[in-house]
Formats: sequence, C-alpha cells, structure tokens
Amino acid sequence: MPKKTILISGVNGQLGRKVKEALLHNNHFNVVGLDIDELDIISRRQVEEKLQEIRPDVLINCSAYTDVDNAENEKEMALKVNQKGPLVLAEKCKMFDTFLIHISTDYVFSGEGFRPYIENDPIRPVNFYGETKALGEESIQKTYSNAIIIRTAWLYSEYGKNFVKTMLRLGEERKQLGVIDDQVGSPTYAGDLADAINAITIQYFNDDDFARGIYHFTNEGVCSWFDFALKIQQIAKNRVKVNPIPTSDYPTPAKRPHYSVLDKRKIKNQFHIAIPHWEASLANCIKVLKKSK
Ligand SMILES: NC(=O)C1=CN([C@@H]2O[C@H](COP(=O)(O)OP(=O)(O)OC[C@H]3O[C@@H](n4cnc5c(N)ncnc54)[C@H](OP(=O)(O)O)[C@@H]3O)[C@@H](O)[C@H]2O)C=CC1
Ligand SMILES: Cc1cn([C@H]2C[C@H](O)[C@@H](COP(=O)(O)OP(=O)(O)O[C@H]3O[C@@H](C)C(=O)[C@@H](O)[C@H]3O)O2)c(=O)[nH]c1=O
Repeated sequence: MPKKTILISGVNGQLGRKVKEALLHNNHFNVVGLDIDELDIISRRQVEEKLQEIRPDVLINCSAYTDVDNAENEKEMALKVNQKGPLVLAEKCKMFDTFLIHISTDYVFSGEGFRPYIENDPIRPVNFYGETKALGEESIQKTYSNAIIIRTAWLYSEYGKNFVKTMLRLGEERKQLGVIDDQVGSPTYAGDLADAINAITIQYFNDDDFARGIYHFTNEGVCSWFDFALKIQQIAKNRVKVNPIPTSDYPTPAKRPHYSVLDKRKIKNQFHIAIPHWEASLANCIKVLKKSK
C-alpha cells in the first residue's frame, strides 16, 4: 500500500495525543498532527489552506470545546468549536475528497433510558455542551457522507484534564470525597479509542464494504461515577474514604444525564474490534501515570 497521509486536528488534547501515538506505529501512515495554533477548525480559510498543503487521505478531528460546565456560560465559543468546526471540516473534506472521522459524546442523549443507547436512538441533550455536539453531528451528516462519527463517553488518559487525574489528586489531598452514584455510564481509556480509530482507518483503505455513519465506542462494563472513583482510589492505594452521594448533593452549572451507557455491538461487529473492560484499562493507565511521577 502506498503511504497514506493522516491529519489529526486537536492533536494536543488527550485523545489527539493518544491517536497520534497509535497511528505512528503504522509504517504506512504519514501522520501530521496540528492544534488550534496551526489549524483552527472554525476558520474556513485556514482549514482549506492546510488541506490544500497537506492533502490528507483521512482527517481525524480530535478538537472540541469540552468544558461541560463552562459551556453553559461560554455558549458562543462552545457552539463555534463544536458546531461550526465540524461543519467547516465536512465542507472542506468534501472539497478535497478526504475521509473524515469525527468524535461525539454520550451527552447527546437525555439519560432517561433504561437500556444501552443504540446509534439511531433519538437524541435529546440535557446540557449545552451536549446540544453543541449534537449540532456538530447533524452538520456533518447533512454536508458529507464520506464520514464516520464515533460517540464515546467518560474519556480519560495520562494527558490533559480528566476525572481520573482529578480523583488521583483529590485522593492524595483529602481524607473524604463525595462522588455521585446516580449517574451511570462507561469509562473510556483514550488509548483504547485511539486503537479502534487506527483499526477503522486501516479498514477504510482495505475494505470495499466499508460502512460510514455513526458508531458507539466505550470500554466494556458499566459503573457510576462513584464506582469509578472508588476503583481509582483502590488501584492507586489511596486511603481516602469515597462516599456515594446523590446528584442533588453536588450541584453543577450543567445538568448531566443519569444513564448514558452506549451499546457497542455495531462497532464491534462491523470492524471486528475487541474492547477491554474499563477496570483493566484503568489499572494500566494508573500504572503509567505512577511510573511517570
Ligand atoms: N473528555 C471526555 O470525557 C469526552 C470527550 N468526548 C469527545 O472526544 C473528543 C476529544 O476530547 P478530549 O481529547 O477529551 O478533549 P480535550 O479538551 O483534551 O482536547 C481538545 C483539543 O481541541 C483543541 N481545540 C479547541 N478549540 C479548537 C479549535 N477551534 N480548533 C482546533 N483545535 C481546537 C483544544 O485546544 P486548547 O486546549 O488550546 O483549547 C485541545 O487541544 C471531543 O470531540 C470530545 O467532545 C466525548 C466523550 C467524552
Ligand atoms: C470532581 C468530582 C466530580 N463529581 C461528579 C460531577 C459529575 O457528575 C461527574 C464527572 O465530573 P466531570 O466534571 O469530571 O465530568 P464531565 O465533565 O461531566 O465529563 C463529561 O465530559 C464530556 C466532555 C463528555 O463528553 C462526557 O462523556 C463526560 O466525560 O462526577 C463528584 O461527584 N465529585 C467530585 O469530587
């Protein structure tokens, strides 16, 4: 296979960095990673210039506005990055015939369901971040069919700001912690999602029956934020006491869905992807974090 060029936008984010690491293992890929300083996804001019210059076969969009609480106040900015950004990328990928992989979220769902959400379940976000991500999905779907949207949830990695790193810090600083036990979902190690994106990218070049559209990806297993926090402290051997609390005891500017488990059968069947359980991936990530301390 001649070398293929893969462009990653938002490469300095926690997912962007893991995607770059995963793709760099593939000798057939020429990987270019850019972040907002070189490729601002809301700038039509900049996106067109970069696609003209780099001519990527695939663009993996890891950039987004991800501060769920601040999105309630910084509405204009959140909307620009999460709705206009994907629209611009879809328009320009269409112009250059570049396959687009975009990432979305479990927060597009209301959380009122009682079984894992499948890809074509109706969406109804309960916060503004979720609304902007839903609009981003819609913009891509209306504009460009040579695209895949992967919804994921509760993402963490060694990099950036995330729940695991917050809990590890609080576990060392505090004697007690209250964590919500009535919001349930599935944690996702960004390295596992990056491996899935790598597998999908390879299949895009090799599979004549390659199916576009929306897919769900998280780690296997289901837990509450409380279960997740408890396991983090256990693995890290922190002595902090973790107490379960209801959502009403932890008020936040943005409402969160109570149940946002995603059904992953479609991605597993279509791309033959084996997904690790969240507890196994969490242990691996914490081991890496402890080593680098
Ligand atoms: N984090 C999570 O728990 C979850 C995330 N997702 C989705 O996964 C994807 C990756 O998230 P994650 O890695 O956690 O996000 P991060 O916030 O870690 O990274 C996002 C990156 O995008 C950059 N960025 C922001 N605005 C722009 C812009 N206008 N143009 C180009 N780059 C920009 C950010 O730069 P800077 O830091 O300078 O602003 C940052 O480097 C996103 O689509 C997110 O919505 C889905 C479910 C869960
Ligand atoms: C720090 C902390 C949080 N919590 C709660 C608040 C919240 O309901 C939950 C998680 O808090 P966070 O603010 O880390 O998570 P949040 O920003 O809501 O995480 C979301 O981010 C976006 C980008 C997504 O797309 C989602 O999939 C999801 O991962 O834990 C506690 O109960 N106790 C605590 O000490």
